[in-house]
Amino acid sequence: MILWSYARGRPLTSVSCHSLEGLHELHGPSSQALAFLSSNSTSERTSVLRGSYVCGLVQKRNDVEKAFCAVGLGVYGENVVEHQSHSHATEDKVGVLLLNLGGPDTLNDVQPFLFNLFADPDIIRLPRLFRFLQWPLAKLISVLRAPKSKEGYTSIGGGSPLRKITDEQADALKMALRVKNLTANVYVGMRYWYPFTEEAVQQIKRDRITRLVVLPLYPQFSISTTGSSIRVLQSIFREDAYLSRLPVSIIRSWYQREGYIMSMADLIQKELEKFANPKEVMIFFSAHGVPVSYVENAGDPYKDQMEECIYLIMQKLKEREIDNDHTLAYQSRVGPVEWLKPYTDKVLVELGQKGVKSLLAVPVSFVSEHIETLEEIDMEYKDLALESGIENWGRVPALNCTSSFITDLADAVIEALPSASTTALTTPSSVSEEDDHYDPVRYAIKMFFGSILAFVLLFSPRMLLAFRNHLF
Ligand SMILES: C=CC1=C(C)c2cc3[nH]c(cc4nc(cc5[nH]c(cc1n2)c(C)c5CCC(=O)O)C(CCC(=O)O)=C4C)c(C)c3C=C
Ligand SMILES: [Fe+2]
Repeated sequence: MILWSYARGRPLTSVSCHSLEGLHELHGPSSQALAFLSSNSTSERTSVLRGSYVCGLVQKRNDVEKAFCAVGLGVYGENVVEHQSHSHATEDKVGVLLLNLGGPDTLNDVQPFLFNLFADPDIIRLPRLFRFLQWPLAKLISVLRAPKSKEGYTSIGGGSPLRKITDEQADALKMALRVKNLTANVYVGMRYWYPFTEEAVQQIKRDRITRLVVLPLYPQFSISTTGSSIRVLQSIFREDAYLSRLPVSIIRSWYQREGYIMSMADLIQKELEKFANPKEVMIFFSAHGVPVSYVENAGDPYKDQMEECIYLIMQKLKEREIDNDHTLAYQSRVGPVEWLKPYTDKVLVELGQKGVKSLLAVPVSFVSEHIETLEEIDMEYKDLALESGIENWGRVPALNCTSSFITDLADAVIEALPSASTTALTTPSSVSEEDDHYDPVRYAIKMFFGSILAFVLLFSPRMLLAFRNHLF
């Protein structure tokens, strides 16, 4: 009786065509989608179909539950509750989806990872008219940048530690939620490498999750990070009958949370104590940059949130009588456009020249160790600082699985759960929708003309200068 309304759901097309950005590289979820489509495994297909079927029951229960939440009767401690619907018992299954950037696991992954990154219209924002250049440009830039990136990844052990750390954070969060009486499955969905967001979402469907909290692992919101991941989720959810009925709550930013600010202050305080004269240490916040146009033209709140975040951390330190000088600069710029200033490398040199002798670097835009902490800060910036006259160098570790931080994330999830709604991911996205629909003929035409234009662009004086200065 319920099956009829969901049998027309489109489980076989539920992997978003947006993810086809990696198709011609045969990397990423789209290749898995193809494998799935061509698979003889009826059991896998059936399980997806069954997920859609169950959705009929789940939806009825969720409507009831939303009504309960609306009058304040949501109870976290007993989330595994049996609800009766048409004499079927439906389990309330909470899921948490951690969103992250992803990183190459091996050196062979570097170029395709970079391709996925530069193919993202939230990373290289081309005017609408030139959007057909996205993939050819991504291909060119990724091939040209790969050798430099590979050097970086070689120096930190041959790959990114992001997957391992994010998996550990997911496990720690699951445990922290359990301690707080919430049983939840925690999933990891990466934007540019495995496990891709699309894979995580397929697992969420298979597990028949009935309420989902989406938690990007970026404290501050940027169009290029959280915004991009949410756009992918929107395109997947809108096309899928089951997912479009799944109540979701998105935590868009959380830099202002007391637990996060306290955890950061704890780490800074601990590192300061390692200096011979802690009071004389300059606290140097280094955030990943974004192009200025994101903030000034596209309304990215990233810079404002970053500045407020630094203010809150410094306030917390002041409460502990720690009143050191501090500054904020932006690192990791890529390409020929203007990025948020001041630039980390320039400020380090200036501080050395001004006579600053002790400096504590604090990576602040990301919560795991990654190439830009382990290579850029620990190696490049440290060398630059020491060459510029700074004598005592320290670096605050990333939060990784710091227990106070994970506990706070668990609180954030619990607080977000009651506002889960079916509209969170189904409202239209502001970024190009045309990329979301894969058509092989359009793709071939785009690639052909795009490649020609990309070559012309690539050899323009501005681009040549950018490559000469190693900005790509
Ligand atoms: C809040 C964090 C980040 C923002 C904002 C961000 C914007 C952004 N990044 C690039 C280009 C690259 N980023 C790369 C790696 C990378 N970026 C972040 C975080 C943010 N990026 C992380 C955590 C990582 C590391 C992943 C890992 O493997 O450990 C890379 C690849 C590495 C390299 O070649 O240097 C590029 C390229 C742009 C263009 C951008 C904003 C538009
Ligand atoms: Fe980045």
